[in-house]
Amino acid sequence: MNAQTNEKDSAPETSGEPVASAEEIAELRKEIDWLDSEILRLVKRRVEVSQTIGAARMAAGGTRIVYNREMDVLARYRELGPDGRQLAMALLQLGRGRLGR
Ligand SMILES: O=C(O)C(=O)C[C@]1(C(=O)O)C=C[C@@H](O)C=C1
Repeated sequence: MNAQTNEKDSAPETSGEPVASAEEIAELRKEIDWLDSEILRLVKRRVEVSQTIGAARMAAGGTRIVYNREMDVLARYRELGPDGRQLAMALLQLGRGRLGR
């Protein structure tokens, strides 16, 4: 940006004009509510699947964690940056429980 930049040149979200109407925002919020319920449903299913695998492995005398698989999960969320890492860690933790407990 230089000294000649004026209001008209600014990005829409900084021009003072709303980029979405109140109706659009209401619709978008409905979509967020739906997305959150889907994410929650999928996370719950992921926990179930992860616990089933973990229980079978431990019943067979295996380890509680599988390092390579956890690295694959972390890699999958890497595109989201540090927050993606936290999200992946939370998902892993939900499935196999907190380590060291
Ligand atoms: O893939 C497995 O073997 C699992 O037990 C699932 C899972 C996961 O939640 O992704 C959980 C614990 C392991 O350390 C690795 C991965």
